[in-house]
Amino acid sequence: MKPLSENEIHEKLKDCPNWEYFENAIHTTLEFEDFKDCFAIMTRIAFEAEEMQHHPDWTNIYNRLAIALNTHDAEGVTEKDFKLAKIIDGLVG
Ligand SMILES: C[C@H](O)[C@H](O)[C@H]1CNC2=NC(N)=NC(=O)C2=N1
Repeated sequence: MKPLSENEIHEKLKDCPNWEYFENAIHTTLEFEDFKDCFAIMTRIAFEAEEMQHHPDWTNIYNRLAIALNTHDAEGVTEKDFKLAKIIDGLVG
């Protein structure tokens, strides 16, 4: 899959207010009530990611989750990353 250009990424980000682009990936940081709520969302994201065969890079510290999406195979951000970002936004609500 072809990586999107920086211009294309910035256009698409207009539709994803919780996400920003840096270091060759789109990023979001989420905060939950506690670890259990955070891990529950991580589990739901994991099932969607597995379904898509497209997996987030993420870091969880207690109730916080930092997610970076990029497409390793394409060495950049692709449509797949935006598709997963939308799914994550839908799960978080
Ligand atoms: C074979 C398998 O589909 C690939 O290795 C997938 C797995 N998950 C992936 N996830 C991400 N984020 N980027 C990839 O290029 C990627 N490739």
